[in-house]
Amino acid sequence: MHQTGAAWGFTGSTMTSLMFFWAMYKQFFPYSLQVQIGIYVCKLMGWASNSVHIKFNEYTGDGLKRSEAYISIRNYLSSKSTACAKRLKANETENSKSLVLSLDDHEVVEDEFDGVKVKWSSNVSKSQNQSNKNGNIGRSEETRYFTLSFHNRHREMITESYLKHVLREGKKIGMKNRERKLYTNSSQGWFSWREGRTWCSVSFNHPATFETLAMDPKKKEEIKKDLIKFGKGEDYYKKVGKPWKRGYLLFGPPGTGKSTMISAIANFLEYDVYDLELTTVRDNSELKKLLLDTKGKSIIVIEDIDCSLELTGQRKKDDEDNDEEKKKGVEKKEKDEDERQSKVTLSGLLNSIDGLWSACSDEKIIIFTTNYVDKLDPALIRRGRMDNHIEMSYCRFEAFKVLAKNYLEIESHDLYGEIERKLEETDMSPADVAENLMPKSDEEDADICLKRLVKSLEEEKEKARKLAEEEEKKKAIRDEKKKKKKPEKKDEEEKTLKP
Ligand SMILES: Nc1ncnc2c1ncn2[C@@H]1O[C@H](COP(=O)(O)OP(=O)(O)OP(=O)(O)O)[C@@H](O)[C@H]1O
Ligand SMILES: [Mg+2]
Repeated sequence: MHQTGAAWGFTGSTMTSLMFFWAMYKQFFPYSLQVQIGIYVCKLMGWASNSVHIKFNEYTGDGLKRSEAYISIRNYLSSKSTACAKRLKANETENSKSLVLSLDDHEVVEDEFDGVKVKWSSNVSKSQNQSNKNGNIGRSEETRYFTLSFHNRHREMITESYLKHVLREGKKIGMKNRERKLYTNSSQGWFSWREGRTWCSVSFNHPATFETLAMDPKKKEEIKKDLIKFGKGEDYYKKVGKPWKRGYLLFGPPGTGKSTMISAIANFLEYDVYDLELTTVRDNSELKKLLLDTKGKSIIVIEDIDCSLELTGQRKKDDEDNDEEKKKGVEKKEKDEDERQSKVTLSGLLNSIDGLWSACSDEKIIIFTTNYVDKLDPALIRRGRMDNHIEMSYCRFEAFKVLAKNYLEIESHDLYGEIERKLEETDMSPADVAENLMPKSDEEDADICLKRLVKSLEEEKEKARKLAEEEEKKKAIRDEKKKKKKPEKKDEEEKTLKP
């Protein structure tokens, strides 16, 4: 030790004194004070050097709103500091699905970007407040901020590229950590509408994934590829001058997995879901407001779009009834006002979607589902609005194999051959197949469930055969009636032609 000290030009007694002061300093000053002293020493050294410091406050200028930049930096530094910082802070943040670890107060972490080293420090300063919001006089308030320090020669690169990188990455981490939400407008009453509230939300925890979704594997892969391309498409959409949006139309008979597919897409892309219940939307302008009040990285869903638009027709009928009541002199002022505003038209829907498309650049997917694709107005589902049309069909063998794996944890069975044949002959929805495959008690094994499915398929086939027979009979009767009518008509025509 003496030798090392001598090499630096210290005498033995100087070294001993320094060590003594260091020991006293460590013993008598609490850790936070040591850090503060360290920061001031660094500041003093910084004045003498070429360091640049940028401060990022936790709250924006008016002190009321949390700074987005601060949150993004905190997220970014959490990814750096969990690996190297000694002191971390665990935050139970609102809207976050798990604990968020971040740099503790007075900690410093280094980062490197394009070969340039920078330092981040997490600071807190205390100010004595005369009186705060709760009326507590003289209570101190803490103000947190991050300081970024770097050499002056990198000023341009840091301010132009590095900071953008930090904010972008931090935002991404924040999105990944957030608790995903299912928003709905359906439970809203007149009062919440008056108050200007649009969406209510609950956490979104649907377990569906593409792995558990039963459908043709090729089709599934195509959809996944399409979604991946969309999710990574920010630059592409900018380049071609299109808003970063995509429309999907899911159509098919009941129970074929349209709603399940929406949850699988949301889980795959880690998006929020906005379930838009058109029947509770009062008018076109409210619809527009709802759509514009959606955040990025989300799916806007309108289920059973054909029924929603039919219901608008029903409402019109209600209005007409109300008019008659008015004529009779019945006073229902409030109800009438309510009813008058309950109109969403097809053109209103089209305008709102187009408005959404052109309003902002956030990534959004809009999905319509329907059981009757032929009923929909072509304008609603044309490419550009609904870019990808996906048919969800009855359960065939490939889809069955996925369900058998999900529900019974088997990949083959002696009955598979028979089931494959029967599924080709009979139209059964994946929901019905799944119901047959689900064990109803602990005693039921794969064998029992598969036999139940075979029986159910046979019954379904018999039902379909009888239905076809009845249809055939009805058709024969109709044809017979037509034949009988035709000669009568002919006779009449002949009579009129005769002079
Ligand atoms: N393709 C599928 N893969 C996996 N499970 C499915 C599939 N289709 C249906 N199911 C099962 O059946 C249930 C009903 O399916 P889902 O609600 O997705 O059907 P849908 O097509 O939306 O029906 P509807 O047209 O009546 O709204 C789901 O909860 C799921 O368990
Ligand atoms: Mg559905």
